[in-house]
Amino acid sequence: MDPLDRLDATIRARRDAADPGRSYVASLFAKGRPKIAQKVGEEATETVIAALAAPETLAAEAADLVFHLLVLLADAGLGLEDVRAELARREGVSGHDEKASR
Ligand SMILES: N=c1c2ncn([C@@H]3O[C@H](COP(=O)(O)OP(=O)(O)OP(=O)(O)O)[C@@H](O)[C@H]3O)c2ncn1[C@@H]1O[C@H](COP(=O)(O)O)[C@@H](O)[C@H]1O
Repeated sequence: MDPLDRLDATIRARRDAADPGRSYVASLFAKGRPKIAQKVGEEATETVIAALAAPETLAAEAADLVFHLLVLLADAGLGLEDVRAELARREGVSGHDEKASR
């Protein structure tokens, strides 16, 4: 299995049955969606700063961002398959027309 799919599955398993005292992911779910969304915003900012000021850290910051984004998706009952389906839907749609196709 691809590491991203494995992480997505782990996150959803933590959501459904894990102790917030033992699992960082479970602790995020316990704090709720506003906190998870805040973390995504912070990690997005750190990713932008890395791209502009410290590109050697960009992959690590992007990993933090993707990780927290997967937690946010899982909290909303979504997963990578939903993002893949949306990206697949956009294939063949011109970037100029994509907004109109939503
Ligand atoms: N990929 C990650 C991952 N990336 C980052 N982090 C954690 O994300 C946190 C982010 O650090 P910050 O300093 O921004 O946050 P903080 O100050 O600790 O927390 P806040 O007070 O801001 O909420 C750190 O505690 C990191 O350890 C991760 N924690 C877990 N995973 C994966 O998730 C799996 C399940 O983790 P657990 O739920 O902890 O078992 C692990 O096996 C990993 O594969």
